[in-house]
Amino acid sequence: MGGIAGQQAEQGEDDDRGADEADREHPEASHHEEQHPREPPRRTTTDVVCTVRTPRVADKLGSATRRRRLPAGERLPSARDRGRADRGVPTARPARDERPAVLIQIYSLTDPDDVRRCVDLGVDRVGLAPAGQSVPAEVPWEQARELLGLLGDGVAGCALSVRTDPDEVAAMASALRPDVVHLCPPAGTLDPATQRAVRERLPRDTELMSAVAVGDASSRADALAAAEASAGVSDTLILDSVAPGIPGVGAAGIVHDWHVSAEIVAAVGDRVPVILAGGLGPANVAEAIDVVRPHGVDSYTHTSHDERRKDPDALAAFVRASREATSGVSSGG
Ligand SMILES: O=C(O)c1ccccc1N[C@@H]1O[C@H](COP(=O)(O)O)[C@@H](O)[C@H]1O
Repeated sequence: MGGIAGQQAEQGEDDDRGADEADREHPEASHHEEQHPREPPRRTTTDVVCTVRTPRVADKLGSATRRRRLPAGERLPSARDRGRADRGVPTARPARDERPAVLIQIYSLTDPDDVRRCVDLGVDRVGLAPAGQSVPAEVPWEQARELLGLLGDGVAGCALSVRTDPDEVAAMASALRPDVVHLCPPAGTLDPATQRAVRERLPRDTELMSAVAVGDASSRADALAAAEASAGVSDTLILDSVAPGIPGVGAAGIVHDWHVSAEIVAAVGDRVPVILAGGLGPANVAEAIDVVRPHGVDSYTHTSHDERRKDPDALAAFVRASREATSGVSSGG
């Protein structure tokens, strides 16, 4: 059983890994979208790692992405090098304090106080589950709109959908206007054509994030193929676990084989930001970042008190541990 109900044991490409910093800080000046409406932005600088396509999302992620700036002349570890390291091939492994900060995404918000807490903690993205999908922490659409309305400029709001009908997803997006639409239908049902059809129906400034189901080594090839297929279509990938009883990819409360996720990051991470999810909490997020080197981390079950409310201590500890994993600072206990 997945999610809270089934609380399982707690467990650029060198320089060009990001969008142009100037474009993010001055999105109105960006011409990438005009030239190539649905193609990745050209990447020209050494000091960012976040691929953000849209001005609205770029604005909301501004604080997070700015934290990723590296000193002039310093280079990010390439996705290829990360892959080599994870396969045991010797490579210069950056110290924690030389790594870019990870983006922090928290699910599944149902309560205004929890949303405010996330904002106060400096979480980069918060997510919720709009009603009508039979997932654990659903909120009526009106309430979802209100919760998203509490977010400040630096925090992006995500709304998930376990559906594959583009019209249905578009109707939700049009009603709630999240910054990010998170597609996480059952494993094996999200093909590139569906992602493309959804994208075409979304407002231009809405990011499309697609889930990739990751399990153990036996499904490694499927996971890699799914990630490759989605990398060319979606703006962001989220690598997530699957559990029985959840009608989609995610909310499983369990980790998957992080080495498979590390391979995916090494394979596509220079083309699309990859967020790691699945059973992450304060106790394991640092190790997950060490192994996988994701662009971002995501947590639901292990930062929650129950299905619908966050655990303030676990939430704060998750944020702290995620930051420390890339800052070289230890909490000392
Ligand atoms: O949050 C949900 O209700 C949900 C429902 C269906 C699919 C995905 C869902 N959430 C996503 O799954 C991750 C990981 O959850 P966990 O930490 O393993 O419990 C969650 O953060 C959302 O991104």
